[in-house]
Amino acid sequence: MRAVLRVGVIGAGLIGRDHIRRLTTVLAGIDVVAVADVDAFVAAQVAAPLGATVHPNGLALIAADEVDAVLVCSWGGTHEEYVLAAIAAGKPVFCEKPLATTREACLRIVAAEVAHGRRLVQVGYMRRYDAAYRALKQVLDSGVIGAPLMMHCAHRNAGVPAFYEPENTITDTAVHEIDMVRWMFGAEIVAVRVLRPRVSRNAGSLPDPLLLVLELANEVLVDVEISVNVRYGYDIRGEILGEDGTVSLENPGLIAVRHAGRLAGPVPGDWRDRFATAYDVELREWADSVIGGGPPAGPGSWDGYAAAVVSDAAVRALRTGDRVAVTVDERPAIYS
Ligand SMILES: NC(=O)C1=CN([C@@H]2O[C@H](COP(=O)(O)OP(=O)(O)OC[C@H]3O[C@@H](n4cnc5c(N)ncnc54)[C@H](O)[C@@H]3O)[C@@H](O)[C@H]2O)C=CC1
Ligand SMILES: O=C1[C@@H](O)[C@H](O)[C@@H](O)[C@H](O)[C@H]1O
Repeated sequence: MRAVLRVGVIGAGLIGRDHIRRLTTVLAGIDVVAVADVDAFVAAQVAAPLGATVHPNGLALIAADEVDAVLVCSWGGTHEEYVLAAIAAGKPVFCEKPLATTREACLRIVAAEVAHGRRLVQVGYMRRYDAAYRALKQVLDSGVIGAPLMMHCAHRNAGVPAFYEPENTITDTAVHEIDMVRWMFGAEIVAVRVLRPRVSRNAGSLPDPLLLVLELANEVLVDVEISVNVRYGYDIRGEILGEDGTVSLENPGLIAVRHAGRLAGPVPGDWRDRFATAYDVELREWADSVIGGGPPAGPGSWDGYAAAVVSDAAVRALRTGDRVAVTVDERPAIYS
């Protein structure tokens, strides 16, 4: 692989643009040489200051000789086609979450990668790169709080895009906790329930908030509050209860203001603020693995598939109110 990694980006929306900014201004040794978006105006606007080529569609970008590796940042329903094309072209691909929107689509990606014989895919589950989540895991793994019993999580968005349907609260939002929990506890989720409290007056047509209850194979129970219209900011919480103590994420704000008898501090506006450094580390490590010619070090197709299996079950639980059991296929050897 060349010393400068030449990346093509498909999808120049919010996260596509944010990733292009970090690839070109924060991280060294990476050029964004190609951009594609179904909105040709957006693609041209983003590509121009980079001197990047605008391709008529994502498939043309993947096929281009000048593109060493691909970033897929378009909507979830489009990921499968692009990831499969990148695998067919033998090019490393970083795909924003979710890997694909159904279990079946993820399995097709896993099958293609297994047939190719080498891991090429990384999925954008950036919480695994967040300093606070990493510190939480370090304490858990050290044994200092004893054996884990439960975890309480909250995932609150100030608001979400207009395209959100009820299932997006699971497939686009709760999917982060689904992946984080598998990584944090090193155990699969075996069943899921979704409880629906009174609907928020800010909810629009969404079932909001929701409470997910995830049962893990090691008997740890995790509850996840999903609120996608809290208005006040982006608020990510987590606390693990162990037999001998607890460990929790603290307010990530850098300052606290004490004034006139009150204590106040900033709440991040959205995921770009809260996870900025995690995305930087995630893409640095991904680019280094590609430049080094090795498999991606981060979550791969199998993790994307495992998260989608739980998402599918949670969407069913949301619709029916049932406790839905989760079964994962046998893990192919290239993911062990
Ligand atoms: N890891 C994280 O924290 C985050 C991940 N995401 C994920 O990133 C992806 C994009 O999300 P946003 O940037 O928020 O959406 P967005 O709507 O701001 O941008 C998506 C872009 O993709 C383009 N697009 C749609 N279909 C396309 C296709 N077939 N080919 C090429 N371009 C296409 C759209 O025109 C748009 O410019 C989603 O999968 C989302 O779940 C988004 C936000 C944060
Ligand atoms: O991935 C993300 C968005 O797509 C999603 O809409 C938000 O709910 C998440 O907090 C954010 O991290």
